[in-house]
Amino acid sequence: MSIAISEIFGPTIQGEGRLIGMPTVFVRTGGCDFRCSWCDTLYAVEPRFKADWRPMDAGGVLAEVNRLSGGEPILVTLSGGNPALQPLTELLRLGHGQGHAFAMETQGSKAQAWFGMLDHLTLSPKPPSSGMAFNRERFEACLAAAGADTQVSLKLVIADEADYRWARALAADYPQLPLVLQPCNPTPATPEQPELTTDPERLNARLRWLVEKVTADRWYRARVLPQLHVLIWNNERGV
Ligand SMILES: C[S@@+](CC[C@H](N)C(=O)[O-])C[C@H]1O[C@@H](n2cnc3c(N)ncnc32)[C@H](O)[C@@H]1O
Ligand SMILES: Nc1nc2[nH]cc(C(=O)O)c2c(=O)[nH]1
Ligand code: SF4
Ligand SMILES: [Mg+2]
Repeated sequence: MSIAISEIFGPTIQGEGRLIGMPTVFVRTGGCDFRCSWCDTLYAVEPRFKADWRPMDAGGVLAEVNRLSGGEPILVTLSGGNPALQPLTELLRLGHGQGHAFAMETQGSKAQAWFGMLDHLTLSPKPPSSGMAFNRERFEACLAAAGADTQVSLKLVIADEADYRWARALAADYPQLPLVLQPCNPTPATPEQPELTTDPERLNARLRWLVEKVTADRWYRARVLPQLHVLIWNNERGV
């Protein structure tokens, strides 16, 4: 069973969410069941880039992870596209055998039995500004598939007031999940304009706005975090 791979890169740091700052190698799969309006990785989403995605088996992916990590065990972060669309059981089994840990980023639209083999699962359901709909049944199937042995966290991207209200309501339904709020990058690079950068002042203003909302509302459970890799490298790819 082959895995559609868009890119494998690192080591870098996890720039987002509960594991922010952790050294990691990224394995980015190709193909997604969503098409978010502000997606920062459309080259791993849109079917027109299919020819750029390589079919690899688990052994081939791990050979590249090990080359990049210098042969040391490392945190491997699976992202995409939607990595939940891929057959990853063998990668997780073999990789764990080699001492690696595995985290995954997914929007919560498709559950797989192998979620229970992950060390960490970041669920990032999409707010109204994305143009995508939230499906509660599918999201809860992902939680159930992760089970008790996988650490699950919630990472919600916030672009505007409507997203913020949506996030408050959604998070209240899942009080057990660690919660990260991430401001939306309003001008991510696109396949047409890969060199597009975001004004750091603008990113900072979005972050400040979100911090002020959370503190004004005494929403003390929420952790507000920037995309650290965007602060460091702006919209560069492969970092
Ligand atoms: C590119 S997605 C890939 C994994 C999966 N499809 C998902 O959405 O969780 C990884 C993370 O980047 C976030 N993201 C994508 N575009 C963004 C943007 N313009 N600003 C902030 N976060 C963004 C997504 O919400 C998700 O949490
Ligand atoms: N450094 C870094 N951290 C990230 N966290 C989530 C990413 C993603 O694109 O899924 C990402 C990424 O592309 N780079
Ligand atoms: S679900 Fe993730 S990868 Fe897919 S379009 Fe949305 S942000 Fe991009
Ligand atoms: Mg990214």
